[in-house]
Amino acid sequence: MPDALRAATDSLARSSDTARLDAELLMAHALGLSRGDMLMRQRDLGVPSDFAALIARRAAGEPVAHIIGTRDFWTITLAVTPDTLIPRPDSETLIEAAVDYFGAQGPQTVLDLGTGSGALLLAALAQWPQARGLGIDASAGALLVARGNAARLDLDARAEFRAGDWATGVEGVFDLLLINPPYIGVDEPLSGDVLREPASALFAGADGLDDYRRIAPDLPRLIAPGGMAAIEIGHRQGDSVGALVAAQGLNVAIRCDLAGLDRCVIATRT
Ligand SMILES: C[S@@+](CC[C@H](N)C(=O)[O-])C[C@H]1O[C@@H](n2cnc3c(N)ncnc32)[C@H](O)[C@@H]1O
Repeated sequence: MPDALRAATDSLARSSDTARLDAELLMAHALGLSRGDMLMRQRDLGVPSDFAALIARRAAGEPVAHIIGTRDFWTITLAVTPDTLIPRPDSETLIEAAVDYFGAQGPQTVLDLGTGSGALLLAALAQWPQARGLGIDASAGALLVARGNAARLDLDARAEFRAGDWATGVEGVFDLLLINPPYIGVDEPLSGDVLREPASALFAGADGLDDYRRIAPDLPRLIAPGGMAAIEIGHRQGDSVGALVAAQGLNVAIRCDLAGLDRCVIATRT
């Protein structure tokens, strides 16, 4: 089996930046094991018959998360489909920011705008057992996936998912807002897995800022006193999104991801 993993890694290296990890995840999936168990037992295990077919799908450009149907995010595992963005490690920056801000006590109420698979809301509810939350998305397909994830994670009693256009019609205030809107400019060149993801989760006008412009005016009425909003940004958007949010009379700070790139605008009330 180590030889099969090596050969699969070599064949994926031409098309994937994460060839070794891809091969390991697909091998673990074919064996019905966690990646950790597969790696520990690899010398004793045979190569499953469908492994080559899985590697061929990956080599043809299908994302690993679509092949195996799941993606790990923060402390949870989420189902994902072509209707949802595949949750990114970069987006965990928003949860880290909330953990730093609220500590163990956590928020009571959470609003996730553009919830997709439910990744951000469900990660927050898994983190803080007393919290309840609302996830909004314009995509009916994504909402189906999010509701399924909430049920599988046994978080559905505390999570509501609703179809909507950003915060239109959302009433009340929330301790924590988690917002990861589309932020890619329509002419930006893209390659790799992202080409298999829904355009409605990715693109936001010529400069990638259209959805921030729509969301920002609602922030002051949605953030509870003492609360905060964590808004994901592209790494060159800190100044422009920060200015949009500051123009609403909110305090603004920028938080970086693990690569040291601007990744999140933090908004709090003055
Ligand atoms: C970048 S994805 C984020 C998904 C998820 N929150 C995550 O971090 O993995 C953006 C999401 O916003 C949703 N969206 C796009 N336009 C929207 C709108 N006008 N109102 C609500 N959601 C919208 C998309 O369907 C997509 O699920």
